[in-house]
Amino acid sequence: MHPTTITEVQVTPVAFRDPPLLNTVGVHQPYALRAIIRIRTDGGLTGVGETYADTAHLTRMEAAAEALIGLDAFALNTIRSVIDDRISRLSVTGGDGVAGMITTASTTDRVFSPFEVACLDIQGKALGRPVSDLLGGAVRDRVPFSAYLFYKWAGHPGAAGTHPVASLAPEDEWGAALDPQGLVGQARRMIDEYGFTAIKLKGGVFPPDEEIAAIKALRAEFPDVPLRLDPNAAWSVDTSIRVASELDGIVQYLEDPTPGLDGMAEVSGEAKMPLATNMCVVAFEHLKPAVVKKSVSVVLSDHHYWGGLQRSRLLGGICDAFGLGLSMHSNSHLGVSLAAMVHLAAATPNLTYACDTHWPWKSEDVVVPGALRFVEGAVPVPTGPGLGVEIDEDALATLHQQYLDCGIRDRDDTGYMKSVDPTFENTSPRW
Ligand SMILES: O=C([O-])[C@@H](O)[C@@H](O)[C@H](O)[C@@H](O)C(=O)[O-]
Ligand SMILES: [Mg+2]
Repeated sequence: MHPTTITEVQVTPVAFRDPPLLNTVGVHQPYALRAIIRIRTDGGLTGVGETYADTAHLTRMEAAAEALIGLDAFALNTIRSVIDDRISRLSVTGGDGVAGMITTASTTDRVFSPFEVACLDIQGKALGRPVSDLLGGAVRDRVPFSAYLFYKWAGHPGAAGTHPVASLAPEDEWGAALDPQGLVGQARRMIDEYGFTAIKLKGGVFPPDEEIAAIKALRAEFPDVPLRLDPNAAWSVDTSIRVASELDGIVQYLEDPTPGLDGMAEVSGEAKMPLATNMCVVAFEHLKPAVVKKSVSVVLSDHHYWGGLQRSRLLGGICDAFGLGLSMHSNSHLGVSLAAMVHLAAATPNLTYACDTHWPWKSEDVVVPGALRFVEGAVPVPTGPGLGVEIDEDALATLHQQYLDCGIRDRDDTGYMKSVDPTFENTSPRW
């Protein structure tokens, strides 16, 4: 077998074009940021990982990267504790909002995750086995994803403040979706192109009655497709209970209607459908109170903040033990993350919901095209050694240059929204 001692670790921030997708805290900036991690070993193997690229997170990643030289890519427990120790000695603060609205995830788990994925890629390459084999083996050969719909403007408004009316923005290839009809058209296109068999709508953008109307329009157009609505805690407990009763029998689950474990427990006691979360259960310490309070029935895993693929499998086991369902969360991401998500989902028996992905919104990538594809709404699980994706060096260099040039250093949906609409306030719950 190849020697697997780590000799070099590179952290490369990249920026890729992102459409103006609306959510309850604001709107996506013109570029989404990610960092690509590459670990090289003395045996000549390279492993890749992908994570957020906000400033504080990058500082922690750089410090962690230095600490890994000389460690064995199979020694994941040691690597995690070395990272934990290294970042605990940094004075950097912030970066807790890297995943959007997820602010209480474990810093160590977030920093460790992409290094763990890169090490698993190396391990798979050293053994000649896919990453899913290192996670217990694939229990499915294709991983279904959902069509992730967003309310959106026609295009980015250009220089900040120059287009206070966002509909004046130059149109991107998706165009505007600001009402039920726009969302139905968006869903139709996404389903035609990718074959998705489930739909998630990012809500919390318009008053709840408008979003109820949108879900009902989607139900009328797609009578057999499971639907989900996620307002990212934009509603009070009372509003959530009202919406839940309006959408009874229509949505598969309601995701984060209201903030906090207690509020979710109150809604859960009244709502007929399961409640899901990627906001009030985002770290291992949240699981016990969530179970005791009966706050949620479904947890959305996400290896980027649950500490990598092996710890996400641990999350799956805990959910199984306590009778919680398991789904998968997504942020704007590139092909390395999709590969990791697919291997994890393939090797997690109780991950029974179609996973979230922002994939259709992305028009640029760092991986050589072709390794990952959607067939009837699902990605066939790569069977070659490691993750099964390769970095396109030219594309990586281009997107790194774009990062250097674009001027965005932290995700700030609220700040960008305020630059277009100075009256915008980020409040939760809003309705
Ligand atoms: O990309 C977005 O705007 C999403 O709202 C994202 O930030 C969320 O973290 C996520 O997709 C969710 O399910 O809450
Ligand atoms: Mg969510």
